[in-house]
Amino acid sequence: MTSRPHPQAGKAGYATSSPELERWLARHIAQGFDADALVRSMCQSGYDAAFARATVQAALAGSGERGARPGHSPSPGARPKAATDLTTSAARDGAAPAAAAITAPNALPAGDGRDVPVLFAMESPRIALFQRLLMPDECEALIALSRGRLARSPVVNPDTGDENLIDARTSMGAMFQVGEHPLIERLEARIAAVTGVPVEQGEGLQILNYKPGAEYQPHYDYFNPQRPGEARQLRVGGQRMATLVIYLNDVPAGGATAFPKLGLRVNPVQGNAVFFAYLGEDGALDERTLHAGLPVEQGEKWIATKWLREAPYRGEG
Ligand SMILES: O=C(O)CCC(=O)C(=O)O
Ligand SMILES: [Fe+2]
Repeated sequence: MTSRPHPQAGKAGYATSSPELERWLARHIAQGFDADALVRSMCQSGYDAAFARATVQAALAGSGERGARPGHSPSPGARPKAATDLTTSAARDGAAPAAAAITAPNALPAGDGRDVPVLFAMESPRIALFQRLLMPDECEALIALSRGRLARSPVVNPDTGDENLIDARTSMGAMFQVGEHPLIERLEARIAAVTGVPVEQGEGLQILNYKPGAEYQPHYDYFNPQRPGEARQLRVGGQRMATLVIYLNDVPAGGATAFPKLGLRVNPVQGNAVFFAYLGEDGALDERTLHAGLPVEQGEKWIATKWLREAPYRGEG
């Protein structure tokens, strides 16, 4: 289902080493990543599986000879790969160097024969806008699925970890389990294809509905490990690494997703989706991804939000 090679990388599987790949391997071996995680990440970046295994083995053997391998066990946070193919390799610190010369592509394969145009891509923080990730009928179907389930959207209380209703978030929402419905399953596969983040690292899709005046005031999507309530979230799939907000309808006025620290506003246009990543390879969280759902001025706004974790997500239980 999920650990398919990243579609960006080409079908044949790349099988040539490069100084960039060698540096990447040396750094990640030194950090304690195990062979499986390294091979997986290389495959997801488009390398041929047999080549990846052989190269990783050789690099591990080489590092052993030099005594460079630390004694500790592999980092549980071994991040498979951020959705980094949207940007140039310079910004792709956490991922295996891409096989192909990757620049911001004009379009990404959606995995279903369709290409999704990339309207803009920013390197740091990584932000990209996808055009028509969802077709209008899919947007309508998602809205219809959610109507019966809407309830006031809570936020996680940073101190207790409980979900509370607060004035800063006045949308209505509905949550769906991963793969809960065939349409959702299809959409999740598409999200994995364009972001490069495996389906199992996604939280359940959240549908939000904002009426006129409703908003989501500036916030971060990642969890603050210093706050006990949020630390609880980290135990069920690790930190969030990125967010995808999909617009399910056109909003006549207001309702943009705003990034106040970047001076960026993304207007809600049906089917489009904005992706932003905030977790660095070293675990650093990018505060520039502060963002808000601006008040809806006219009409209403429907979005689907997908939060992506650094590790497989199993929900709280
Ligand atoms: O409403 C928006 O545009 C942003 C939504 C959002 O930030 C979220 O769901 O985390
Ligand atoms: Fe958010």
